[in-house]
Amino acid sequence: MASFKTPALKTPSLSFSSNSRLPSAFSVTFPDNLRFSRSSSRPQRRFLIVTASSASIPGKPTVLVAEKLGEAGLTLLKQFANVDCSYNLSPEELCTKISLCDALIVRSGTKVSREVFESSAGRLKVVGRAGVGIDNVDLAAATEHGCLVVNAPTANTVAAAEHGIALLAAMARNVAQADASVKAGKWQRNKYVGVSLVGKTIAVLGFGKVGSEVARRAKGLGMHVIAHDPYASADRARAIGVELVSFEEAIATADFISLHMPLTPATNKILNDETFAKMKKGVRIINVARGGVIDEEALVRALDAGIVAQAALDVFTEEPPKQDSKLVQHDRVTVTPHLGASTMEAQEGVAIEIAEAVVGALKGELAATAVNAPMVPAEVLTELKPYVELAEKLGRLAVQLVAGVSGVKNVKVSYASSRAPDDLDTRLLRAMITKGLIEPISNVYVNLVNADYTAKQRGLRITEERNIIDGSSESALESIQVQIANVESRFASAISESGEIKVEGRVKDGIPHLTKVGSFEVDVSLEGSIILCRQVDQPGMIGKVGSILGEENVNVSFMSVGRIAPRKQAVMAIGVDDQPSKQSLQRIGEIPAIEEIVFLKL
Ligand SMILES: NC(=O)C1=CN([C@@H]2O[C@H](COP(=O)(O)OP(=O)(O)OC[C@H]3O[C@@H](n4cnc5c(N)ncnc54)[C@H](O)[C@@H]3O)[C@@H](O)[C@H]2O)C=CC1
Ligand SMILES: O=C(O)C(=O)COP(=O)(O)O
Repeated sequence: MASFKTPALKTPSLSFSSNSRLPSAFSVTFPDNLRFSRSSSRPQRRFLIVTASSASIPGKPTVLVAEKLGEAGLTLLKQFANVDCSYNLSPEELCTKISLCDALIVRSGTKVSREVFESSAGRLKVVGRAGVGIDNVDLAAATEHGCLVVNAPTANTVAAAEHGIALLAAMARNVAQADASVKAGKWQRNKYVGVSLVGKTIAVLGFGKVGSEVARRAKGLGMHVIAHDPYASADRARAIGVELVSFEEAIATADFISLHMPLTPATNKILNDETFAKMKKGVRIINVARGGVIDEEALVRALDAGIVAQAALDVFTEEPPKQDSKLVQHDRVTVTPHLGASTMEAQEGVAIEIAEAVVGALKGELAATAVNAPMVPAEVLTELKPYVELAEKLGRLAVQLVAGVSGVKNVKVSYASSRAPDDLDTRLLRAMITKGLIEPISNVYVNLVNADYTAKQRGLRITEERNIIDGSSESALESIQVQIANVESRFASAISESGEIKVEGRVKDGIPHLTKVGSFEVDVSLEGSIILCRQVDQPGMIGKVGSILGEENVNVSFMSVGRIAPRKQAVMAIGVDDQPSKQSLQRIGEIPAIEEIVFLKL
């Protein structure tokens, strides 16, 4: 294989080539905009994700704040974006406004429905949920539209736990009912005799951030604390003196049940007629999680039947609940209007947490609190960074080589690495190959959030294979190969002996290179665009092609010739900075030794 660089080689650039058909909006901007967001102020493990870039958006991005947000968060947002605070929008008003916004910030009071994403027509890049629960955001629709959803998972934990404890104590001592009674001019000391907490068993259902803080505080009140959470660590529970038990045991033995799980299909109406029937008579229920985890009608029945002595509820299936709701009006039920996160401190904290996440995402930083994108640990990301561009470009090249009518269905990606398969996390690379494969042939915009979903939607089956090779395991990858099966090619030489379109590349000095086309070895830097010619190897070919391009002022950055044997068939790969005219490509194709030619845009 012969290969040389022309003197006019342009400065290597790692910038992402933007898609001109679509706003670069939510491009997974690799790798120029790939930055690392690490907040030392937050103690827990941070995962980093590639998110949006606003690099090519003219002017400042616009952030719609649809619910009240703490001042500190607004100040942060205003330093970077135009901030539109419009509260109490109707669903129709939200849909109208959203097409002018790059980001949307909500709390639990705004439904971010599929219609919102559809109405945004691709402009909305980030939805920030200023709090924990994202059940008011249609995550599937966000993912399909390539919109990142971030939340603020930590700043309101203590507030929610404190509210749970406030409800527990208020319920046990009838504080709300007694208060209303005194204000109504009564003095009913016998009516409002409460129950004590000390020595009682409380079952915490959902031993996550809030649940464990509630458990800690309940222990401080002298309660016996048990918890049920199929995904929680028994060690963490043991560390704060809590026993993890089965759901059945938790509900059968508890005097108080405090709910702290997310609303999911599995937790939906987890407390229902059947489960209430298994509870200890006289149990008391606290819910600061989500209304939907309780079958509210069943709870009324359980209250009336005396199974449940009292309930204290901050959250409801429908918010606000109907004024004549039997549950809300029940005299043994204490209610608050979803106040769990509503402390001054929590709201300031949440506002800062979400503003940082949204601004970071708009800047193209790596979001740590993304809800709908695969998490890629920081260390993996750092390592794979140079291969990210290679992966996308190989996908782009491979798909542009396809011809015929059979359609791209099966793509095989092989990673050659000296590392053990478990040591190579390829999710990011697969997403980028998918992006490269799909974007040149569709108007779908692919990013890390929606790559797998989009591939599946299009019936694209991407299989991955790791080939372990000898060598130093210092670099994560030696090469990436992309093969498209069962298709014809616009460039017959791109079909390998086994019948697939095959392109292979590797990273050299930080720059992605194409190193194989079909069975031909080439070596061309993947910058600008590429012309591939199959020719009968003979002297003077490089000069002839070079001069045709030169006449049109097309700058050649790289040339290489891969051949089977001297003076036999060869593939010449030419890197060009500019797009040659059709006429020039035709003239090159008419050089007698040239058998086929294809121009590939990177
Ligand atoms: N009322 C309010 O204003 C607030 C409500 N919340 C709600 O509190 C809940 C908990 O929030 P965090 O503790 O921050 O979330 P988290 O994610 O830290 O904890 C949730 C826990 O529930 C567990 N879980 C999931 N499915 C379960 C099941 N079927 N059975 C038992 N456990 C299950 C998970 O393993 C996890 O440990 C969420 O629903 C959140 O939306 C949070 C903050 C304020
Ligand atoms: O963070 C949560 O999950 C909450 O429920 C808090 O909701 P809010 O932000 O107060 O509307």
